[in-house]
Amino acid sequence: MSDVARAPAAGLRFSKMHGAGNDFVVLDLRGGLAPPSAQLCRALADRHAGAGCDQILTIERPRSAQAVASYRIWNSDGSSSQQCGNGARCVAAWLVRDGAAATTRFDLDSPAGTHAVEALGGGRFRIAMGVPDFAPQAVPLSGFDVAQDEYAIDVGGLPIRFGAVSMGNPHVVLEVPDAATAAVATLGPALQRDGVLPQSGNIGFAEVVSRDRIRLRVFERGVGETQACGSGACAAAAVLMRRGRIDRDVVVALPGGELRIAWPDDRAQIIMAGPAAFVYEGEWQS
Ligand SMILES: N[C@H](CCC[C@H](N)C(=O)O)C(=O)O
Repeated sequence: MSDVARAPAAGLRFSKMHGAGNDFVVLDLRGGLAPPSAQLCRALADRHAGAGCDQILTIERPRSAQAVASYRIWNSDGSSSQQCGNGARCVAAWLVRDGAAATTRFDLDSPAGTHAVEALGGGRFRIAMGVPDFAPQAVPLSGFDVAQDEYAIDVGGLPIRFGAVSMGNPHVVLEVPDAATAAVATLGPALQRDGVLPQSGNIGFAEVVSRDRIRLRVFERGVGETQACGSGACAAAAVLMRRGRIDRDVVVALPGGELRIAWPDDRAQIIMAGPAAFVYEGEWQS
């Protein structure tokens, strides 16, 4: 087999999937196709002239000895990310249907590390999403050297208090009294553009409903507000659990569906469980 990867051409086959309404175009690159260019990502993601999606996920050969495959993530604007929780569940479902993951438990490699996967049946998957990293240098946050439970900055003259954590990708979490009326569309992009986030970030707006339930909306990096954000659900839960605001096993209710997040203690991996669904199979004509 030629080791010169062939650029994707017309006829590229893809799967359309979603995880709690966060939707994806899934490309199988294990046969040697080159990763999609930023231009092709934008074309595939276009909701009028393309298939329409929040992210493009590529399924590739494993990077670690124990994984059955690896995946990479591109946002609809063509930027890449190190993690995608809803995408991980969809890749897991895709591999089980493909027969590449014959068992109910297997490992998957993401750019952020290796993840234990458990197929729960009924289209639901549990994924070990790694240990949340609160170090400002990991998020990254600029202007802060020591991890804080709550940071305070001014954004456009507005005092903002937030938590920040890396899930492999950058997350900022604001606790709000009512997620439904939170200023997601204005404060989300304003925070992404602020110098405190040198690599931008996924901005979560979390409402504590009870000790075992939060409502969350996320203005995602490279996309805007999505119906759900799996790594964002982990980030919001981790920030609020560390503050003692919620218990260590919660339901995160997002506009597109619910995820279950458990984080037994600060040194453990955070565990996300939720749905993954196939929508249709397509062939790219452009
Ligand atoms: N927009 C994110 C990647 C996708 C994350 C999200 N869809 C998830 O389910 O975790 C970023 O640029 O870091």
